[in-house]
Amino acid sequence: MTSEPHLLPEPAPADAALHVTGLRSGYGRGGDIVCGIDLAQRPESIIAVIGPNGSGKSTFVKTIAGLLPARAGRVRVTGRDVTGLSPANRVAAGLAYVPQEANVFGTLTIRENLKLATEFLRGRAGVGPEQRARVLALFPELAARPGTLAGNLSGGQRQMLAFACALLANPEVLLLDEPSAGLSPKIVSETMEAIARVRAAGVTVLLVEQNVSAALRIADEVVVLVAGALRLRAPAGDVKPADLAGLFFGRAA
Ligand SMILES: Nc1ncnc2c1ncn2[C@@H]1O[C@H](COP(=O)(O)OP(=O)(O)OP(=O)(O)O)[C@@H](O)[C@H]1O
Repeated sequence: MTSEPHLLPEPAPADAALHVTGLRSGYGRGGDIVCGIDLAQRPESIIAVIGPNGSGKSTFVKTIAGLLPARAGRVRVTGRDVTGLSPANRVAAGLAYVPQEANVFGTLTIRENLKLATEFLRGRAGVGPEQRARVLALFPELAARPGTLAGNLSGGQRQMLAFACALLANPEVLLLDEPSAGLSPKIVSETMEAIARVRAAGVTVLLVEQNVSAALRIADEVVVLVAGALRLRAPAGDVKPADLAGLFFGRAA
């Protein structure tokens, strides 16, 4: 990262696809893991959320997705406050989430996984055969073998299927939690290319990644999360992985 990263202006709240304000969350009676995060994301961009192990990246996206209640703060999607909604209703409001693990059903085929993903989408506009065709056009490998069991797919193909299932909801915002985890370098590249195609199709992507280099290749902006707080927001082109260690481990940016 340059010493003085050129900061992009944040989108005005009314223009943000995803707008998080004062977000706090944690587990049970424990202290806050997410410690008051503000983030406004412009539409059709990729923001990579990076940071050291245990800094709260997964907890942050789980809270946005509604899997963990917010202790304070608000989450808005294209201007609509979704903070009080269940995870399923957030999907209907345009917010889709792909967890790090167990994100497809291994004993079902590609076709069955895609069908199941649409079962709970009644009420969401733009969901149907046209959206299914648009999504499969993004992932030709899946379209070519609908009868294959998801459990027989490679790790990268399984991630593509998980993305496809989430995209069937025609989301405005897609939350991805470490899609590169456990994948070989070649497959990581293919997975990142797929995420870039998703952005090109008009979707806003919040990408949690441990693989900083891979995330930087496709992200528009990067935010660094340390101990539950955002420590830096910068254009991806201004951030060099080698310079992040100091920030990750406590030195001021
Ligand atoms: N279900 C849970 N119950 C209690 N504490 C949890 C739970 N999940 C995570 N934590 C704790 O919350 C903190 C943040 O974890 P989180 O998984 O959000 O971090 P992370 O930045 O995504 O880490 P990593 O990069 O290793 O995936 C850690 O101290 C972790 O032990």
